Amino acid sequence: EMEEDGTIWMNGEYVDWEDATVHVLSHAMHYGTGIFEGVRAYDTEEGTAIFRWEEHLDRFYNSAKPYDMEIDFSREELTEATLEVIRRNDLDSAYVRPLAYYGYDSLGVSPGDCPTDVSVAAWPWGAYLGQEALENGIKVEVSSWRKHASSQIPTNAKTTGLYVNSMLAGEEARRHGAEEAIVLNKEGNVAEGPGENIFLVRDDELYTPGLSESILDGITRDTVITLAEERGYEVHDNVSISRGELHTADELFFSGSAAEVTPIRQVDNIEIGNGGRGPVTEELQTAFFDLVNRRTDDHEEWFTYV
Ligand SMILES: Cc1[nH+]cc(COP(=O)(O)O)c(CN[C@@H](CCC(=O)O)C(=O)O)c1O
Repeated sequence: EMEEDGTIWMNGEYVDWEDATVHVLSHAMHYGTGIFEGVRAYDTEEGTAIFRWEEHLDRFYNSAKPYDMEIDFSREELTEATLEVIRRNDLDSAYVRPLAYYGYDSLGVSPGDCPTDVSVAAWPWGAYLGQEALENGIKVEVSSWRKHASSQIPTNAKTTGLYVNSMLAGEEARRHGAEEAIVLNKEGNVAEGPGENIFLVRDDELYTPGLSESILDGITRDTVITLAEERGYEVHDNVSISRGELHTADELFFSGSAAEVTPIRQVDNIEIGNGGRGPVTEELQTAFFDLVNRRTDDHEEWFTYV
């Protein structure tokens, strides 16, 4: 349920929640031509801090490139806007949603003279798949819908239109009693979740699909790889994972800004490993939450304090 109040930044102005509206004939409303970020700010022991803001901002500008979107705001302007939105909404922790999209001018597939409108909103968002999911893991199902191929659309750009595929896959899984989907790519190998990257643990080594598997270049994926390697784990981060390897894995988990580190306990009604949160998953999940809550002083460069 969204909070119906607060302040949103739109194209350089701070507007009230109910005034943050767009024209129904905006290009992105018809053609999915938006790009966005999903970022968390944590209520750390050192105060509220946005996690890996610089990397999210890098990806935000990069996601606009394939669509010739001109984001007319600098890094400094978007950073100040984001910090200010968090402050004005009195948020100790927050989920932050920057968005850029082709707005209102003319309709037709070509954006023509449609402006690139930019907004930043923030709101409280707890555990993406529920607190219980973080502790006990979730049931997932491999979707009958395949992920877009990176040859069809730049899957490394966080494009709003891509999430129709994510919705189809996730809703199919939930209709079948699972909590989330795993999506295979065109080749039939494991890509990721609808809104998460995926990791497999086998014999105490970690595996995660490479960027050529039509996945989003996840920032939490990168964080988990770093944390795992710092703890001496071998991480294979450019592999193809077949569907069968999911069922025989010792452990599986999702990573994402919203999902954080969510264990997977069942795939296609087949129990994974110990049937709950695996030991390596728990170790990395604990390391992740210690890091983002600043219970360690590692990676201070990953924190932008509000
Ligand atoms: C397809 C996809 N793959 C991987 C990830 C993980 O990327 P990263 O956040 O950089 O670790 C996300 C983030 N999904 C965002 C949107 C979720 C939503 O429901 O909307 C998020 O986690 O904020 C994806 O959407």
